[in-house]
Amino acid sequence: MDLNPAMRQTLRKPVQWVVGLTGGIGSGKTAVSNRLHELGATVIDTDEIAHSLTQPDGLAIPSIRTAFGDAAVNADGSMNRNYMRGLVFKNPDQRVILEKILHPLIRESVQNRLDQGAPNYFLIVVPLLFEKGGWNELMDEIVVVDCPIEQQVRRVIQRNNWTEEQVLAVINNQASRSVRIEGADHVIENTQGITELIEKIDFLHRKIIKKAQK
Ligand SMILES: CC(C)(COP(=O)(O)OP(=O)(O)OC[C@H]1O[C@@H](n2cnc3c(N)ncnc32)[C@H](O)[C@@H]1O)[C@@H](O)C(=O)NCCC(=O)NCCS
Ligand SMILES: Nc1ncnc2c1ncn2[C@@H]1O[C@H](COP(=O)(O)OP(=O)(O)OP(=O)(O)O)[C@@H](O)[C@H]1O
Repeated sequence: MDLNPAMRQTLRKPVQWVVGLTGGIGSGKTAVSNRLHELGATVIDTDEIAHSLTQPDGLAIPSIRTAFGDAAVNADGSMNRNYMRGLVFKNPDQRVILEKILHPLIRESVQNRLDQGAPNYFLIVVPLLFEKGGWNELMDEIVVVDCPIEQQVRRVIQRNNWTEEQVLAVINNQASRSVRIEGADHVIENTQGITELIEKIDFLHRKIIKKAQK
């Protein structure tokens, strides 16, 4: 599924411990990364970077306009996310074009942040860790947050007010749960409430810290 050779540009591994966090849409990546941030992880979130690259006058906007036309850019100069979502999750060819614009810029930003160092360990949130090449090599360990597809769908409908069809369109463009679980060093099952999730994350953090301090 590695369709973007630019993603294979090598990222320089820092001296600090690096944890990769991935999971399908709505699985709970942000919930996990927010808690690990509170506990002291230095979080680099590739979704957040992608958002900042597509804000008004974001670095990616000129290329997005050239590739997808004026309809892809709002009047304020930000990417039109509704338009692009409708386009790319129905048309893998278009998704690849958008990824070819954004992914090299995302990697450059990740490298800049890695170069700034971290007091404890890095947590890099990469939704497409198993779909795209070049991330595995950077990670000392990989954490997958997982729940059944029905739960992903319910959570995203509630959070984003999307239809079931919209959520499934994204899921169909992502790796399967089994592919992610096979590649994981730790799986956080996020099937219960937030309290249970926090307990699991706190336990995981203590394990990570022990390895990061060796
Ligand atoms: C398609 C876009 C415009 C939709 O925007 P929207 O605001 O609806 O979603 P948002 O950016 O918040 O992403 C939400 C989730 O969608 C999934 N997702 C995003 N991009 C992709 C993709 N290229 N392939 C599969 N799933 C994706 C991820 O689970 C992500 O966490 C946007 O996701 C985008 O610009 N995607 C390309 C950048 C990318 O690949 N990001 C992932 C970082 S590795
Ligand atoms: N254990 C849980 N109990 C209740 N709600 C949860 C739980 N875990 C996550 N949620 C909620 O589900 C939604 C999806 O979680 P979150 O945003 O963390 O997922 P994500 O993997 O980051 O999603 P995306 O791929 O879209 O960025 C959020 O509204 C979050 O508050």
